[in-house]
Amino acid sequence: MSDDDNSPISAREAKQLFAGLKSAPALVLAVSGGPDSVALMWLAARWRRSFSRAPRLLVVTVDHGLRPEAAREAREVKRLAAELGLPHRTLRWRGEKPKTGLPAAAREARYRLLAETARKAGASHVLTAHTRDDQAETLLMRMLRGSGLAGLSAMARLSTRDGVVLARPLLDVPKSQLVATLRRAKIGFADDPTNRDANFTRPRLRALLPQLAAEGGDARSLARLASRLARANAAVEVLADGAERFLRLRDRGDASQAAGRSFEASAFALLPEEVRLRLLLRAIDALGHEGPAELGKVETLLAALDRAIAADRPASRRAPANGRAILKQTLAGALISLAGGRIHIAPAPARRSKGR
Ligand SMILES: Nc1ncnc2c1ncn2[C@@H]1O[C@H](COP(=O)(O)OP(=O)(O)OP(=O)(O)O)[C@@H](O)[C@H]1O
Repeated sequence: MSDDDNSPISAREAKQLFAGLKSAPALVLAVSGGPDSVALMWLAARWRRSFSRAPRLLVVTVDHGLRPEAAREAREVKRLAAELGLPHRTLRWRGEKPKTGLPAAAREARYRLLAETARKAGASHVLTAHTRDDQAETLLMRMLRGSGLAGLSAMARLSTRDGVVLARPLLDVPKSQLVATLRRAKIGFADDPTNRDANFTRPRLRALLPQLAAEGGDARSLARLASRLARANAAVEVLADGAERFLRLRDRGDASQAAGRSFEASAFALLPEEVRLRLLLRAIDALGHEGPAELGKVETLLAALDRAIAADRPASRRAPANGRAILKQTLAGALISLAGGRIHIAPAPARRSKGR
């Protein structure tokens, strides 16, 4: 990408941005009507026109039913899409709206609706218009929350959701270049006031960015930090894969895995802490029924397990499989226990209803 942050994106640059998508059957473009996603639509339409055979494009706007102007903005996107020769659909979020955590619930509903529509339309990808500035904000938000390495890797260029690839082709592009691209093309765009609403964390952090930039921490360097952390995170994931294989090999296939996963505690204890944590997280997320486990809670569980394994060593040498659990905890709908020198992770029994 050009070093000049205010230069419009050329057709050649756009070709590079969308390079990996040319052989997809169809792509859903997630377009809210704001400058970033309108630019995504305009760039994708121009890119599409330069080939005789290229993916079908379907523009989708989600109306969350939260702002009265949203319906008008969706119609505006439809009009612009029609000018570019692209089909457009508006999807409505109809479910119950929560009182707290509204942005997160809206985002969850949005991705669910987008993935559903892509599947039905035979599209392999959903494209969003996240920019380098969004990446920097995401990193900052997660730093302030004390996230682990996976969270600090921020957004991935490609990920999967409900069988559809979520692609962010503009993740290295500064927002200012997208605005410049639209100005050059004389295309208007909506201004979403919630982007500046100080009731939400992200706009408050966004307001801090110019001060950080003045200290050298601009979006470019924050996004670079996120991609370096993502690289380290990918390496640790490979180590965790290897550790899982190592533990399985030690079991020679004879460990009882009937209702979950089980690891030999003394072999588990030899692994680095970060790898032990990931193995627990993976097993709890796969077998629990209450959504992803919080990192802090898995850290507390691991500390308790480590203490129990250390305390159990002399006893387990005397009675290697006495079967009695010396630790038993539930977390995120999974039951974790230490018994007979092994760690077991299984789905937790359903909780008794409070009504009786
Ligand atoms: N109402 C919408 N309809 C369609 N696409 C949307 C809508 N809102 C957001 N998007 C897509 O998601 C991208 C990111 O939008 P935004 O930064 O507002 O999301 P967010 O709420 O911060 O959540 P996240 O960044 O996790 O997606 C947009 O560029 C656009 O591609």
